[in-house]
Amino acid sequence: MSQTPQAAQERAATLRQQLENANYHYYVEDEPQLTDAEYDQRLRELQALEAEYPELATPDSPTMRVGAKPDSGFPEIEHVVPMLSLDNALDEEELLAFGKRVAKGLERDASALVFCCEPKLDGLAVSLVYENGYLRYGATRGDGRTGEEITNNLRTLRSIPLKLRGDQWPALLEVRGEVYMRHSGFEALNARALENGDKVFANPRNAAAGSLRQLDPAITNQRPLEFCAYQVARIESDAELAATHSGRMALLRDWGLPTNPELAVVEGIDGVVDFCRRLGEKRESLDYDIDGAVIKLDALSDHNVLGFVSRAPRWAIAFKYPAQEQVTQLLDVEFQVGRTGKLTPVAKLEPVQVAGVTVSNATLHNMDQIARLDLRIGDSVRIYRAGDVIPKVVEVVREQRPTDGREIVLPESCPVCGSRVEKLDGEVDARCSGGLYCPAQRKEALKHFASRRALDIDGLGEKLIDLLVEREWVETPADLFRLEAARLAELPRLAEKSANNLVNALETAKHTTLARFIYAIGIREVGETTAANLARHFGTLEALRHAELEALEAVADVGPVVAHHVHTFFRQSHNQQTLDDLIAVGVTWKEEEAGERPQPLSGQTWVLTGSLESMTRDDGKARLQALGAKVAGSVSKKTSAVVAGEAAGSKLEKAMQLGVEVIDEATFIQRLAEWEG
Ligand SMILES: NC(=O)c1ccc[n+]([C@@H]2O[C@H](COP(=O)([O-])OP(=O)(O)OC[C@H]3O[C@@H](n4cnc5c(N)ncnc54)[C@H](O)[C@@H]3O)[C@@H](O)[C@H]2O)c1
Ligand SMILES: [Zn+2]
Repeated sequence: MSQTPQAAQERAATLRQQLENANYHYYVEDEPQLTDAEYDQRLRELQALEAEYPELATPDSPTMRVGAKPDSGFPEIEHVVPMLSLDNALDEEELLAFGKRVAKGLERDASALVFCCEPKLDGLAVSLVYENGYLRYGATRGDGRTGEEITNNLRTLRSIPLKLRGDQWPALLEVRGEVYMRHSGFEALNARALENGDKVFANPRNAAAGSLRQLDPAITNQRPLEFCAYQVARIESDAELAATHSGRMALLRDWGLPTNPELAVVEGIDGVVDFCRRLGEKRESLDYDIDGAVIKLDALSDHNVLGFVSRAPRWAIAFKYPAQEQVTQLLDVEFQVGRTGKLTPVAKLEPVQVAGVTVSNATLHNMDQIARLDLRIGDSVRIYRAGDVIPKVVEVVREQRPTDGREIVLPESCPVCGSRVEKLDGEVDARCSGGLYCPAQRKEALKHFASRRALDIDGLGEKLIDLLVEREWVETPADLFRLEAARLAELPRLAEKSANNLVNALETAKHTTLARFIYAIGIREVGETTAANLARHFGTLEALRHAELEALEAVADVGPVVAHHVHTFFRQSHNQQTLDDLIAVGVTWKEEEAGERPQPLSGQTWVLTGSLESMTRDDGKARLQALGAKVAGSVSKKTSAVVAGEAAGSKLEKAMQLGVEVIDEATFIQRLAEWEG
C-alpha cells in the first residue's frame, strides 16, 4: 500500500461511513443499498488499511463489530455469548491459507485436521434459549452484543420446537441458527403480494428478515419461514456431551431442532476444498439460498485453543460463492402477452453473469412494481437470480442514474395483435382486449370458445386445439368451422372416425343460443350469467353490438366495469370482423331466449382463492355465477363459502378466522356437478 497516512486516514473514514450506512440499511431497514460483493470489498479494503496503519483502527470500526444496533420497537436483550460474524475465504487459495493458519495455531499437521462443513444459509441469525427443555426466549443478532427479543415471532415457526423432544434435555441450551425462506415459499409469498397489489420482496433473505421482524406475530405466522440450527452457544448438562461440533449437531437433531442435511465431516483441508466444490455444484438445485459454505474445526477443544478475534472465531471460516445479485444496465422494457391477455413487463438487460449464469431478462411483474422501483430505461439496476427463482429487478442504483433515463410507459396497443391495452383503476394488471383475435391468447380463447358452457364442441379437446393452432390450421374460431374431415384425419392420433365425429360436432355446435354465443366470444368478465342477462336484455346480437355504455349498465348484474369491457370489445373492428366471420360460416341461434336456468346459489356470495387444478379461476367464477352466486374478491362475514385451491393464502386464513365455510377443490367440483345437474 502506497498511500500516505493522511490519504489512508481519509480513505478509512470514507469506508467506515459507507459501511456504517450499509449496515444500517441491511440490518435495520432490511433494504440493502450495496450488493454483498461491494460491501465485502469495502470491508476488506478497510481491514487492509487498518492492518497497514494500526493507529487507524478504532474500537468502533466496522471491522471490529458485527451487524447494527437494532432500533425496531422490540425489547433489547443482551447476548451472554456474543453472536459473531465469520471471516471469509473468497477462493480456494484463501481456504488453503485458513488451513495453514489453524494448523499453525494448533501446532498440528493440516492434513490431520478434522472439519465439519455445512452450507451457509442466507437468512438471518437468531439465538434460542431453552431452559429445562422449554423455549424461554429468542433473539436476533443485532450488533452481536445486543439483539431484539422476538420470542413471540419465533414461536410461530413450526420448525422451532417449543419444547425439546425426548427427556434427556440439558438444564440450559442456547442454540444459534438461521431463519430463512425457501424459494418455493418466497415465490408463493410474492405471488400473493402481487395479487393484493402489495410490495414484492427482492430476495428470500429480505423477505425472511422483513417477515421475522414484524411487530405483529400474526403477520410472521403467515410467512413461510424456517429455522435451521448451526451452533451450540451455551449448554449446561449433567450428562456426558459430545466433544465435537458435529456430535452436538446430532444432539440438536435428537432434541427436535433441524440441522442442515448437507452437513458433513471431512478430513484435511483437501476434504474441505472438495466439499466446497461439490456444494457449489449443488447450489443451483437447492430450494433455498446459500451464499457459501461454513467450515468449522470439528473438535471443540480446538475452538478453545484458537479463540476469537474481535468479530469472528479463528476456528471457522465462510467460503463464499459467486453473488446472486449483480448490477447491470436496463436497456429496454418489453411487454409479454400471456395466455389470458395479461401484459407482463420484462426487463431487457445488458447481459451479466449472476451466480454462474448469464442473465439478460428479468421480470418486472406489473406497472405498479415499475412505479414502486421508480425505474427508468438506462438505469443501473440490481438484479437477483437463484436456482429456480425467476430473475428479478431488486432496485435502482440511484447514484448511477443517467440524466437521460427514459420513462417506461404501458403500450396503448397489444404488442402481439395491436388491440387496445386496458388497465383499469384499482387493477394491477394490464391486459390486451383482443380476446379471440389475439394470437397470444388464441389457444386459450379457442378452448374457451369450444368449452361445454360455450359452444360445446364435442371432441375438440385442449390437445387438439394446441395442435390446430401450432399447425396454423386455425387462427380464428371461424376457421374451426372450415375444417374438413379428410384433412383432420391427417393429424396424429385422430382416426378417420373421430375426424368425422368432430366435423359433425362442429356442425351441431353451429346451432346455439345467443347467450352461449356471447359467453363464447370471451369478453372480459362476461361470464355465463352476464352473457345470459345481456342476451335476454338486448334480444339480438345487432342490438348488443351497438349498445352504448348507459344501455349496457342498465342490464341486470352489469356494472360500469363490465359495461366498459363489453363496449370496448364491440368498438374494435377486428372483433366485429370475427363476429361477421362466425355468422358467415353458419353459426346461428334462435333470437328468442328460452326460459331461465335454475339458480340454486342466488343470493349467495362466494370467494375463490389459491389455484385450482381442474379449471381456471375464471371458469370457476363463471360456473358459480351461472348458478346465481356473486363471486367476490375478498372474504367478509357475508361470504357464503370459500373455495380454497392450491397455495391459498390470506383469504383462506381470513375465512377460518370468520368461521366461513371453506371447501377444497374436490368438494367444489362435486357440488358444481350436483347443482348443474
Ligand atoms: N449489502 C450490504 O449492504 C450489506 C451490509 C452488511 C452486511 N452484508 C452482508 O453480510 C455479510 C456480513 O454479515 P455477517 O457479519 O452476518 O457475516 P456473514 O454473513 O458473512 O457470516 C456470519 C453469519 O453467517 C450465518 N450462518 C449461516 N450458516 C451458518 C453456519 N452453518 N454456521 C455459522 N454461521 C452461519 C449466520 O447468520 C452468521 O451470523 C457480508 O458478507 C455481506 O455480504 C451486506
Ligand atoms: Zn393482443
